[in-house]
Amino acid sequence: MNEALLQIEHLTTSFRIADQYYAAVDDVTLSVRENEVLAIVGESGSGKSALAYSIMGLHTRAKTEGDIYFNGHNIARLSPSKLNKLRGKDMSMIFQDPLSALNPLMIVGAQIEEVILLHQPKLSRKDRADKAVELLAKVGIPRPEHTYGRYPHELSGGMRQRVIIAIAIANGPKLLIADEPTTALDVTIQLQILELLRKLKADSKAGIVLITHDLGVVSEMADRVAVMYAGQIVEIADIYTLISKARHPYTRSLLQSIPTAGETKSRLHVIQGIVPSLQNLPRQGCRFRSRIPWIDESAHEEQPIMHEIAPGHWVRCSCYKHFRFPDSKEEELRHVLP
Ligand SMILES: Nc1ncnc2c1ncn2[C@@H]1O[C@H](COP(=O)(O)OP(=O)(O)OP(=O)(O)O)[C@@H](O)[C@H]1O
Repeated sequence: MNEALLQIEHLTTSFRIADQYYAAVDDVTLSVRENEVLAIVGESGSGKSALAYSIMGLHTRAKTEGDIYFNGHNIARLSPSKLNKLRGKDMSMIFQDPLSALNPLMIVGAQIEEVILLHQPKLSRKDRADKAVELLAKVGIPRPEHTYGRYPHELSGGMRQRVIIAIAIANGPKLLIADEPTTALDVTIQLQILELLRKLKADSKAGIVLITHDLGVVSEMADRVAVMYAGQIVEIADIYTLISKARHPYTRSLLQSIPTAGETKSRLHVIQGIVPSLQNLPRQGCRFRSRIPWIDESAHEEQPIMHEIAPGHWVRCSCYKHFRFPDSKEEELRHVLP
């Protein structure tokens, strides 16, 4: 097993709301190795993007605590200028919405060149342009010389996302953070983009943090999965274990909520309620307990910790030992409805 490329230790990111700080990422510890895709999965509001932005040091107003070791160096303590040297070179990010991540007033070739110039200032103008075209070809854009001179609005969503990926890989990063890279795209294009990411990983051996709410994407792409709920990691395992032997009630509920072709689930499970807002998040006890009210309160730990139940398979709170799906819709709703 190779050493971690990225090691996050006790990372907490808090936002200020009405004079108080609330943690959106709460004591997260994770690692990513080179040539590995770590998927971070969870519902909207669970803190995935806040975590991604913290790794990249992109929060401007949040309070961030904890350590982020990248290639052995603690980048959580780097000055903004040193962090800038790293971003776009050794680590880069692919954003969810390609249209807002691109400058509408610049041709895409110039946008790729901009990031090359920033980190490889010695390249000649011609070499930079050649490299931009080469990158467009590498991300699967047909007629790259032609696309070089196009504005973002002249390209389809899928092509724009390829341009974003070309920008992200322009300086050969060791770590890529992809925040919902396919959410804004239609299904066939999604698959093409995932295939591209897979190919890029195989070529470069980069580590990838893939943020998604889509378990289908996870099963296509991930080597390991961290499941996030209400700011905390609640389960981590390799992809095979997570899909076949998930234990945390939240992970099991997520898996039970997706229809699978060729498999009859006795009943699809709808997770009642939503992730609580930051101010309303219970900070004591198991954060998922209010969404599985048919499970006895005594099943939860007072201060849930992560348990390693098999090598590399971690689960938060001992409630997993007592979890079952409700026997009937009536039982579920009896507890949920007032
Ligand atoms: N700048 C901010 N100020 C205050 N609260 C914020 C800020 N950014 C995010 N939050 C809150 O932090 C929590 C986590 O949000 P985050 O966007 O990280 O979730 P997410 O899992 O990425 O969701 P999505 O998939 O919808 O992007 C949410 O409750 C959100 O409202």
